[in-house]
Formats: sequence, structure tokens, C-alpha cells
Amino acid sequence: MKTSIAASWDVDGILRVGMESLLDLFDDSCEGTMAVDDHGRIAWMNEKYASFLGLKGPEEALGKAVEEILPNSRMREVVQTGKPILLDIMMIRDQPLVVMRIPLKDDSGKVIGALGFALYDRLQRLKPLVSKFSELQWALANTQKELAQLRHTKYSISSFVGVSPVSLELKHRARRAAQLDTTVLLLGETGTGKELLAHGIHAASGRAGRPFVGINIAAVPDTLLESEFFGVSPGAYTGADRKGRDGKFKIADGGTLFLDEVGDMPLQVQAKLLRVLQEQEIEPLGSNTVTKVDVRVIAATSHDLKQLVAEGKFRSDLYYRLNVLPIVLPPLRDRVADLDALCEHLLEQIATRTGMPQRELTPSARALLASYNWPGNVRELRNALEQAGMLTDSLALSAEDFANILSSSDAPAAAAEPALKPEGKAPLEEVRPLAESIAELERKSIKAALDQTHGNKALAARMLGISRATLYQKIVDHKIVSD
Ligand SMILES: Nc1ncnc2c1ncn2[C@@H]1O[C@H](COP(=O)(O)OP(=O)(O)OP(=O)(O)O)[C@@H](O)[C@H]1O
Repeated sequence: MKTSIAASWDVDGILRVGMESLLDLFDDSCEGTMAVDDHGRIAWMNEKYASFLGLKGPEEALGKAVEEILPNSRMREVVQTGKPILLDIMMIRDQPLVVMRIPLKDDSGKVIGALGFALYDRLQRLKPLVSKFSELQWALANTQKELAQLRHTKYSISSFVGVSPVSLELKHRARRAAQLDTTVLLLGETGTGKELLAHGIHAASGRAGRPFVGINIAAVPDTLLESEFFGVSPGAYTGADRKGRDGKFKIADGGTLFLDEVGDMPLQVQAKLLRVLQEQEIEPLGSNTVTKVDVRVIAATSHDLKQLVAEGKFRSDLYYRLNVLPIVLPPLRDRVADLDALCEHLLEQIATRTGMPQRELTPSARALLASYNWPGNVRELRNALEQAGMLTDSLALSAEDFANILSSSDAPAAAAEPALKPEGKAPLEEVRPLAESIAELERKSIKAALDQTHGNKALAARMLGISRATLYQKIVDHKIVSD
């Protein structure tokens, strides 16, 4: 039946006329029309669109990569996928445009370009859609503003609590570092306050009004580090990074970039970082143009960087570049004179956060805390104070309140007491899919390691014999809540 109708009608002709009238209709009802070739270069544009875009005429756009004229354009995606994007909203010059993009194919089906239509003057009928979009844009802009405010550091150097001579000296060095605008290297065990001091140095520097941006290198998978640092240029990738993305160096422009756990950086990224530090310019992935940036780097590590250099795991030239102004943060056990002031400060913080009355320490508790080794330093001290406070209603925390907390944190991974063998036949063990049992065991081991290290991920990863990046990933996978 179908064939006989098709035979009596000129189907190809109808389709051709249909396409032509459709295109005429689009062209007529849309203010902006353009075409790109198979390389995403602008091949044609109507006069009205060119003037809307602030160009002298369409000639100014011809032959250019489409993103050069329309940075948010998705025309390249249509060319690459061969799939149309029938209804989309794109912001150009702060104005919403309703756009439609269709691929152009030759007789063999090969994509030879794409056509785009934009509607911006006559949007009345799409008003609800556009106003919803504008609301979302507004909410996004507000969130971005809040994020920028959060990036302005809330700490000062005096937030680093410490009255021991060694702490006073390191705060003095930090104040000098703030004035000098050079690269700073913070060296110290985990939890000694490196990040806190980095915030303080930024806040005391001439860059205080600009962003403070931190990146924990150990927590980022090696394959993503470069794009995190240097960004991705538009069109370099499909998918989420299609529009391009700024890297941390760009986001920190004018301010400070805090590179936490710099010792965990893979060698090939070290080479690139060295270049950026020397040239102060970045090259986003997929781009061949460089952009100038003005960033002060504060790096931190809990590793012995010199040792890593000797082992060939850290570039010596990068080490010297970072080590311009080293500041060593001694472990807590070596500055016991800070303990009282720190406990006072941390107990006050805990009381404010939990809304519970502020606790005090009895002399026996002070003596116990002073004799403890503190492998997790101030972070572990804060967690111990918080835990002890949760276990008693008493306003004064005594040595007894800490006994279990501290001894368990230093103990090796707790081996469960062997269960007493039941008389007679052993009950049958429940059999579950292997993957389920393994996942549960993994989750339990990670929780135990985090509990015993009071949330110290560096130590926990070491105990578990996995890298920190793997631990961070597994914490996300298993939805484990930790500090
Ligand atoms: N001297 C200090 N005064 C007040 N609080 C401190 C001090 N040192 C550390 N802290 C607190 O202890 C916690 C851990 O500090 P921070 O994250 O700065 O340590 P870190 O050395 O950067 O640790 P890591 O190497 O594990 O990243 C934070 O909550 C921080 O505010």
C-alpha cells in the first residue's frame, strides 16, 4: 500500500520542498541564522545575527572557529555527533536566546556541517521557559558570588593558636612570608595546621582581597590533575567539559593557590607545574594558546621532600623552586607548651558548634594529654576532646574520659576477639554473593581505620596500605561520613 502511494507521488520532491520551506520558515521566524562546516568553522551567517553579536558584518565571523564568536556554542557538538539539538537556551551578551541546531549531511550520510537558528526578539510565546531559565541563571550567579566570598579566607595568622617559642617563631616567619609574595613551602606532619597557616598567610598578604583556592593533590586522581590545574579549552572534549572549564590557576588569578600534599604529585605534572611557576602562564588542555596568570603558590606536604628527591620521586628543580621560604610546623608532641592554649581554644570551638556548655580539663587529663604522642596532631586533639565530651555529662574532663579514646587511637588495627567455639556442630555460615561480602569487608576496614585515626585520612590510608586518592574515592563510593 505504502509503495503504491510512494510510486504515484514524487516523495523526494516533496521532501526537498518540505525541507526548503522549513528552512525558509526558520530563517524567516528566527532572527539569527548561521552555518558551520565540518570543522566547526563559521561558513555563513545572516546580517541580523552578525549585528546582534556586535560584529561589523558576517565577513568578520567567516572562517573562524565558532567558539571564537559564540563562546557557549554547541554547534561543534552537533557536527561531531551528527545529532540535532532542537530546543536550547543560550546566553549571549546577557540575553537569553532560544536556539535550534541541526546537522547537515551529504547523500552518504556524512556530516558536512550544521545549521543554527536563534530567536531573541520574538520570545513572547516562550516566556515561561525563558523566565524559568533567567531565574535559574540568577540563582547560579548568587551561588557563585557566595562561593567567591567563601574563597576569601576567614582565618588570620593569629587563628593559629600557639604560645610556645617555636609557635611564636613560626607565626613570625608566616607574617614575613605574607609580605614577601614569594612561594612558601609548609612542612609538617598531618594535622599540624599547614592549611590553617596558608589561609593566614594569604589573609595577611596584599592578595587578601583576591581568591584563596586550595587543591588537595592526594585526593585528585592523577589523570585529572592537569585539567584541575590548568583547565580545559572549549571544544577540547565532548561531555561535561564540552564548554571548557577554568583550572585552579585561573580561578586563583590575582590571589593564592594552596597546593596541599604537593609531594604526591606525579612526575609529569611536576614538570608542567614547574613551567607555570617559572613563566606564570598556563596552557589549558586542548588549547595551544597560553594565558598569563598572577598566582602566589603556597605548597604544603607531610612527606620528607628531600627524601623524595633522593628517591627520584620528586624533581629537584621543582623542590628548589618551592623551597624559597620553608616554614616547618613541628609536631604537637614537640610543643607541649601549646597544649593548654590549644585545648582552651578547641573546647570553646566545640561548645559553640554543638551548643553544649564549654568543658574544662582536670589536671590529670592535662598530664595525660601532655604525655600522649599525637600522631594526628591538632586534628586528633580536637577529635579526642570532642569524643571525650560526648561520653560524659561532667563539665570537667578527666584522664579517665580520655583513656579509651587515646589508647585505641594508637593501637594496631583491632583484631576481633576470637569467638569461643560452640560445642558440637558449627552453625552454617550465611552465603552471599562474593562482591557483596567483599564490599562490606572493605567498608568496615575503612571505617575502622578512620575511627582509629580520628578521621585522619593520611594515616588511615597508610594503615590500609592504599593511596590517599584511592581512600578518598572509596569513602565516596561507600558513602562513609567522616571529617
Ligand atoms: N595551631 C592551631 N590552632 C588552632 N587550630 C589548629 C591549629 N593547628 C591545627 N588546627 C586545626 O586542626 C585541624 C587540622 O589542621 P590543618 O588542616 O590546617 O592541618 P594540615 O597540616 O593542613 O593537615 P593535613 O596535612 O592532613 O592536610 C583544623 O581543624 C585546624 O583548624
